[in-house]
Amino acid sequence: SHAWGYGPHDGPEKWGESFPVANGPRQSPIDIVPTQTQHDPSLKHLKLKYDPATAKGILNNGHSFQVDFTDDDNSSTLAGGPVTGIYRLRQFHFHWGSSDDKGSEHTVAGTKFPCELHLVHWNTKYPSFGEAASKPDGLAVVGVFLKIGSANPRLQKVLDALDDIRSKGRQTTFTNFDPKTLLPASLDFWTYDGSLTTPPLLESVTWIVLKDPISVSPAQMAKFRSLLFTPEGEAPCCMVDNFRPPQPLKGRKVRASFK
Ligand SMILES: Oc1ccc(S)c(O)c1
Ligand SMILES: [Zn+2]
Repeated sequence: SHAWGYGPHDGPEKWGESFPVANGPRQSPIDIVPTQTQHDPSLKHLKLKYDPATAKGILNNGHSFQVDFTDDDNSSTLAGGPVTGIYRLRQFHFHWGSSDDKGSEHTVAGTKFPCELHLVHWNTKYPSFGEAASKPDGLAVVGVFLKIGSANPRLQKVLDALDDIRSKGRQTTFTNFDPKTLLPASLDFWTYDGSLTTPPLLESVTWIVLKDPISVSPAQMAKFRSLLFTPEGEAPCCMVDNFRPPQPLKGRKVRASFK
């Protein structure tokens, strides 16, 4: 089995043994260096249309927790920005640290944030998420940084659900939620071609990383860290530091939608 994790024996430094694409040409995350990005005036604005009724459930998958959406029609979609066509929202999840000085996957000129949100969308030119996930233009993931500041009321519904999914494999219903409420005021973004940041590390992601963070308080970060990597009945291991470090750029260009 491809059991992987974030520890010393199964973490990012070991993933290449089971997933050789870990050393591929378009791996994620990366360090975004603003002075080395290029403004591309041909980039369209990001068009996000989310229907709260498509929110379905929330699951602890043993690596993170994710909120899943029904994706059998175009009720919740992403278009514009760097992509062609329509991409459907599948799920969102987070990556975070054991302390406020780390946790994000992308970094900005070396700066780490305590947490990073990923909203995962798949290209409707393919019949399903599974099919799309193996295609070079199959997925579009919007990344949002979370920065320590005042408590963010938009996060509260998600954080309050975590008590019901503390252990790996736990899930519960999660309905009537609009992920647009988790986005910053500005949709200015950086974009580059990359991959999933977790195994199978598929090189199918058009990354759209928002420039502006949203806020999260230290107490709210503590709630993320109350989750467990482990299932009920096993010695509990806190779900923290579930982030992959930045990977080599290998000649890729990072474009900016803003000046
Ligand atoms: O389906 C997924 C897309 C992107 C990322 S970073 C995942 O962890 C899963
Ligand atoms: Zn992710």
